[in-house]
Amino acid sequence: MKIVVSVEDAGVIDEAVKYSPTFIEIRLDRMAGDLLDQVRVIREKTAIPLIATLRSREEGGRFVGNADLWTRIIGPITRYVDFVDVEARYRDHAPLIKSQGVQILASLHTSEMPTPPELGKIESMLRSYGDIPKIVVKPRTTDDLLALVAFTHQAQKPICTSIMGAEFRYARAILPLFGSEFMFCHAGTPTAEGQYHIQEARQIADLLK
Ligand SMILES: O=C1C[C@@](O)(C(=O)O)C[C@@H](O)[C@@H]1O
Repeated sequence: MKIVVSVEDAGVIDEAVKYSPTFIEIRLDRMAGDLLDQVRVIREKTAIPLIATLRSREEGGRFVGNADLWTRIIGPITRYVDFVDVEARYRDHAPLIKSQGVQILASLHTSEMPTPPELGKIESMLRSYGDIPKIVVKPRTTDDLLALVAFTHQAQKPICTSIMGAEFRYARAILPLFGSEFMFCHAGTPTAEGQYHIQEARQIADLLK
């Protein structure tokens, strides 16, 4: 099980790396000050692969600029990271990011629960510009969750699926067992409702090996 620890503060890196995350996601939209400098500090602290995420407000984050501002912020950061999370609204900038040797985590976050055919269309759209599609949805019933697990199991790999909200937070540990590439967690401050702390995530991953 690949663990992604999502951080908004370079100060938690030393604690986070104790639990051997596979990736560290830097949530640029939840940080203040000189973003490039903070990414550089994190890069100097660890060799663990980094994901840069500048999450739009429309998809649950705090970034409110347009695509041009998004790419002006992300551009200088690509040299320090291994992946960039690119929402469909920013997809036009994906080729330039890839040309800089960075992989694309093509993401979509919705507070709805798409049907299986809709999930397939979303997956195809994300794969059209990204290396790994990431689909985050909000199941409302156990049947919704079972449909997401089945979709994940049957989908082309790699793929990342996850859920929003606390009601089905246990799905964060289950979806990777059926093929989801990552389990997102936090290192003290959740960047999304329902995340487990990385210490818990490591325990879960080790117990479910
Ligand atoms: O897309 C995701 C998943 C996530 O929203 C979660 O639910 O853990 C956390 C985000 O930081 C990350 O970019």
